[in-house]
Amino acid sequence: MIRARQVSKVFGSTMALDSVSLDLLPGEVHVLLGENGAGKSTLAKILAGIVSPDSGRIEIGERLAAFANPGEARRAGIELVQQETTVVPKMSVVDNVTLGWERAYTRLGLVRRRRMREDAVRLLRELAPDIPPDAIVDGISGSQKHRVAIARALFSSPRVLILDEPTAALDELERESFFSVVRRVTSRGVAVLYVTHHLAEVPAIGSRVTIMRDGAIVARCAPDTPEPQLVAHIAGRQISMQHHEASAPTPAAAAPVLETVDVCAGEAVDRVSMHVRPGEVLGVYGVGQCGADELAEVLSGHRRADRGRVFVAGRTLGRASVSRALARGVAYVPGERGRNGVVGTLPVRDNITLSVLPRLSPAGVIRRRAEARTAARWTAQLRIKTPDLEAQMSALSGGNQQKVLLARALACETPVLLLKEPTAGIDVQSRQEIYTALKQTAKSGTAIVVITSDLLELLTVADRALVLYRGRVAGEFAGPALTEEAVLGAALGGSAAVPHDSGQ
Ligand SMILES: Nc1ncnc2c1ncn2[C@@H]1O[C@H](COP(=O)(O)OP(=O)(O)OP(=O)(O)O)[C@@H](O)[C@H]1O
Repeated sequence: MIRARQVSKVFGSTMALDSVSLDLLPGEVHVLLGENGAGKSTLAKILAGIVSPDSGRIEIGERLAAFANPGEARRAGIELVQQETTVVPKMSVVDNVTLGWERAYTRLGLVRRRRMREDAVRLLRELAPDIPPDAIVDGISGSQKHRVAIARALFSSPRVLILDEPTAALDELERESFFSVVRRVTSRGVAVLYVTHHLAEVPAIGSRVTIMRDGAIVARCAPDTPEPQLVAHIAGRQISMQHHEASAPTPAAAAPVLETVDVCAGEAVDRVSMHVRPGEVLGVYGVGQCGADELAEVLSGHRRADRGRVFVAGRTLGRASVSRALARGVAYVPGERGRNGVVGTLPVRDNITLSVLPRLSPAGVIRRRAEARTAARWTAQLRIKTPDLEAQMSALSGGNQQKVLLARALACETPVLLLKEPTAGIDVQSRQEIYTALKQTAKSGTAIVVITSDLLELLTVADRALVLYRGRVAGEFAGPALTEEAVLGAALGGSAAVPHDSGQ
C-alpha cells in the first residue's frame, strides 16, 4: 500500500533515520519496535507527510508520493494518529471525528450533516461507547481523547493507518475493543503500521515486526518471536526483565506521609480513604471511568476535594494549588505530558530543574553551575537521549520527554512522589530502569504513588495496590494476594475484595 525506500533524515547533529526501507501490505498490522529515540515517530511522520525526508523516496504502488503536507497524505488515504493526542478541545466529540471530511459528504453543494453524524456516531459506539458524542472534548479523559483521535483517523476510511503508540493511554478493556476495531479495519484490506513499546501486543495484533535502533532497521521478524529475542534486538544486547519484588516492608508503625479521608471529587471520586507510608510504593489501578484521574488531580493539588481531607505529612492540603502541594511535599508527574508537563520551547536543562529553582537560587539568583549539575545528573541516571542539555525540549522523542518529566519530579526529592502513567511511551529497557529508580527512591524513604492503567506495571512496581471501581475503593492487595486475577476482578466490579492493611 505504501513503501519507504532508503529514507534518511537528519535533525541538527542527530541522524534520526539512516536509509530505512519498509513496506506496508494490504491487511497487515506491521509492528514497529525500537527504544526511545530510535526513529519510529520520524518514519511515521514522513509516511504521513508531516516531515519531509532528506533523501530516499516514498512510493504508493509504483508511483512516487512526494507529500508537501499532511493534507496531501490524508487525501491519498494515509492517516496518522500521533502519540500526543491532537483533538480540538472546544469542539464536541462527534465534530472532532468528522472535522475535515465535510467534502466527502457534500452532494450538490450541500453537506449532508445528518448522514455524516450518523456514520461518526456508529463508529464512536464501537470504539468509545463510554463517551457521549456531544460531550465537549475538553472535559473528557486522556484515554477518551485518544480514542476520539483514533475514531477521527478511521472515519476517513483510510488505506493506510499509522498508529504511534495507540494504546499508551488505554486500559485493558479499552485495549481489547481497540484491537477488535483494528482487526476489522485490516480485514477490509487497510494496511496498519503499529508503533508500540508493549511487547505483549505483538503476538496479539501483529502480522510482521520490524525493529529499529539508532535510526536504522536492525531486525525483521515474525510476531511469535519470543519476547527475550525481541528485547535483545531492541536494546542491542540481552537484558533481564524485572518481575514483581516487593520492597522491604515498611514498619507498620511508620506514620503515613500521604493520607486521604473520605475524599470526594464531583461524581467521579466517592469517599476514597487511602494512605501511603515512607518507603512504600502504592499502586492505584482501575479501568474506564474509575476515578483515578480525578483522584490524581486532588492529590497533586490541581483540584480541591469536594468533601473529605487530604493530609501530607500530617498537614492538610486544603485549597487547589499545585505549588502548595509541592511545598507540602508532593512532586507530581502528570499523564498527558504534552498538555500538562513539557515546556517545548525551553531547553532540556530548564525542563528538568523547573521545580527545584527555589532551591537552586537561594539568594534569588540561579546558581547556574548547580543547575547544570542537577540536570546532568538526572540526564545520565535516566539515560535521556538528547544532543546536550541546551537542546530544545520539543526536539526530544516522546519517550525521552517523558523521562525529563520524571527527572524533574525526582530532582525535587520530596517525601511523596505521585506519578500518573509514568512509563507511557517509554521503551522496554528504560521502563525496567525506571522501575528500579522508583524502588531505589522508595528505599531511601520516599512514599511513592503510581497511578496506572497498565496492569503489568502495577504488578511490577507496587508493594501494595489500591483498586478503584466507579470512584470507590474496590479492593486493596499486597504480598501474595496482589495478583492479576484479584486486581482485574476488583477493577471490573467483581466480588468485594478483602481489604489488606487498612488499619493505621
Ligand atoms: N524536530 C526535531 N528536531 C530535532 N531532533 C529531532 C526532532 N524530531 C526528532 N528528533 C530526534 O530524532 C531522533 C528520533 O526521534 P523519534 O521521535 O523518531 O524517536 P522514536 O523512536 O519515535 O522515540 P519514542 O519511542 O521516544 O517516541 C531522536 O534522537 C530525536 O531527539
